[in-house]
Amino acid sequence: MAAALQTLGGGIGITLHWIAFTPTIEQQATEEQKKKWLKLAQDVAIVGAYAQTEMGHGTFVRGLETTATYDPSTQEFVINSPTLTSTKWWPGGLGKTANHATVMAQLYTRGKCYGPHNFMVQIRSLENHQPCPGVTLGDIGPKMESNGNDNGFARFDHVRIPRENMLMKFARVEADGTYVQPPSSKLAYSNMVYLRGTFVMSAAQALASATTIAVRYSCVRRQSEMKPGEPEPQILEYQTQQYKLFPQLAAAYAFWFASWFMTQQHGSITGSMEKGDMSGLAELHALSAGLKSYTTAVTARGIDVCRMACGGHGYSHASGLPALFGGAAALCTAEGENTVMMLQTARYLVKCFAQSQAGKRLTGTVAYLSAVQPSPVAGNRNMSDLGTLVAAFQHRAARMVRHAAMQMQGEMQKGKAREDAWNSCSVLLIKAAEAHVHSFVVRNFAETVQTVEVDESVRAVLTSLCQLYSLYGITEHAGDFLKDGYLTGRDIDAASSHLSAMLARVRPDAVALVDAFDLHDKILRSVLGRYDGRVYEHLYEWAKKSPLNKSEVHESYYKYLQPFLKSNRAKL
Ligand SMILES: CC/C=C\C/C=C\C/C=C\C/C=C\C/C=C\CCCC(=O)SCCNC(=O)CCNC(=O)[C@H](O)C(C)(C)COP(=O)(O)OP(=O)(O)OC[C@H]1O[C@@H](n2cnc3c(N)ncnc32)[C@H](O)[C@@H]1OP(=O)(O)O
Ligand SMILES: Cc1cc2nc3c(=O)[nH]c(=O)nc-3n(C[C@H](O)[C@H](O)[C@H](O)COP(=O)(O)OP(=O)(O)OC[C@H]3O[C@@H](n4cnc5c(N)ncnc54)[C@H](O)[C@@H]3O)c2cc1C
Repeated sequence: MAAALQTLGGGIGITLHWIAFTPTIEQQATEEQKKKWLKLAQDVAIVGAYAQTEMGHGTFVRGLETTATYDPSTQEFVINSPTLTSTKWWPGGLGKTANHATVMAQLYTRGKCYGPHNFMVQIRSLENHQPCPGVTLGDIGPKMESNGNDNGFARFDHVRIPRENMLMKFARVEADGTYVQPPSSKLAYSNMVYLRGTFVMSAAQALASATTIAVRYSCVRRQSEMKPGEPEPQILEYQTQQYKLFPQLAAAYAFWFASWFMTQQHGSITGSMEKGDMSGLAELHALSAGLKSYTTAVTARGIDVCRMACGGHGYSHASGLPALFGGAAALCTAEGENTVMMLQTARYLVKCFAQSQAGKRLTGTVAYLSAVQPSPVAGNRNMSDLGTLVAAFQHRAARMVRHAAMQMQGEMQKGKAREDAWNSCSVLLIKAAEAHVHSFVVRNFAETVQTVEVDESVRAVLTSLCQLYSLYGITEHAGDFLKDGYLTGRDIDAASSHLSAMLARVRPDAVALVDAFDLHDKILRSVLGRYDGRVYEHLYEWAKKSPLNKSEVHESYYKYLQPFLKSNRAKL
């Protein structure tokens, strides 16, 4: 993944060729079509973009305006951008790098629209890289981060492509224009489900990078006096520094393990789908959407916590943290904006809750929804026991899902249309879905540390990290657990004091835990996070290389400052 994110140099980028364009061929092309394009893509004999989002639509795929109209007389599709807002906008590599694109367009045949489908379109000449006839291309301009990637725009003026360029593994258009339905209209979205799943690992890697930088730097940096007259301590000795960094470190491990589960689930469910069993698709979509939304949001916030924990040097690009934050922030929007994705998970949860109310036994990641007792059983719980912590998170999620679903039912009983009831409960629904994903991450973390094949001393450290992650979640969301009395104030106090103990417990292993991510300096690209800890010498060397230091007196002095100073002095 890191290699794929490596751009080929400023101004061009083939990240999306690897993580979106090529997988779309793998997942949506027929065997015949794979023979034609897959090896070319894998050997980078062609470079592709995944062109779905438009200037006017990103989230609402069914609202995309680009059209692909079938012409049976020539057996071609005519790709067209009918409006300004239909201009493809954002796809990575589309501006200057790619010579092909999978274009998501509304399919029209025999005068009827069949919704969004993927089409292979050559956009630049393989001879001179000029745009193909009818294709207008360009870069969308500077962004918050990742300016090495040429996120671009594309317009199509009645560009003709052969019928065979429609990716036809699922849906098909016959030579005479007959449309053949796919097993599910959502299979055209399969690449998005796959990519969302990979974002969980991207988030884990990003948070692992940020915590590696911040923990290592917090062992190098000495500041202030903990006791008068004593030497300045490592800033990692301050409990507040541990409280900032260790929950992020624990989250990095939690998300890393969650991405293992996501990858395994994606493989097994898509394997079943290859055999025609679509039953797992809804769960896969809900899990990938929720995990993508949750892990990328926590990661972006967590990276900024790490940046702030490194003081002024954290704000310098020398730390690598601003770039990491910018990249992680992109993950919150790309591949399905986080709010919309979490609402997709909420939609699945409401559906499952209704099924459970109707007596159906739930399975998979929602099984707990039917198993959790509504009546709280207050009492002195053992807040250091992982089983107790997992049960608390599942009770919280089940209660919040039930509450949101019942609120919605209540709104509809008052006469509101389902869609209006949904919208007026959508904040509750989002919080319930977040609680659901949080409970999954905790359960998966606990199950992984209890079963992963490691030395018992390592298991002990991972168990402490899992307790720390869970206790941090309970104390940060205490109200959710107290609301129905499932946890008492005494339980929350116990959780807080146990969390403090876990901070101290993890401290001796903190550097080993970040070293275990095995992120090379070349990947970290951070002076603060250097493996050898030689921060200050390299910070000075880094600064000296700043372009502003090429001359002792910068040309701006002669152009602006000197005349300005002169005129001010003349007035004295
Ligand atoms: C180490 C790394 C560190 C930092 C990062 C470093 C660098 C990174 C920097 C820059 C790079 C950043 C990003 C680059 C990487 C990737 C680029 C991203 C590429 C893209 O963004 S591609 C475009 C992505 N676009 C989207 O995701 C669009 C989102 N919208 C949708 O998916 C859909 O419109 C929708 C799901 C929101 C709604 O679809 P719909 O309207 O058709 O469906 P409904 O809501 O009406 O639901 C109906 C029904 O269908 C079910 N459903 C919906 N979707 C799916 C699906 N995909 N699979 C299965 N089922 C689906 C839904 O559940 C409903 O079912 P029900 O039974 O009726 O309830
Ligand atoms: C770095 C980067 C790389 C990208 N790469 C690609 C790429 O390679 N290919 C590609 O096709 N696209 C790409 N995109 C585009 C990306 O997929 C879209 O930006 C994303 O899908 C969001 O759509 P949008 O930008 O239109 O925002 P909108 O959908 O307009 O959302 C704007 C706001 O409206 C809210 N909103 C929208 N719908 C709802 C709803 N139903 N309920 C509640 N709130 C809602 C959202 O929560 C959001 O806050 C990239 C984007 C970025 C930032």
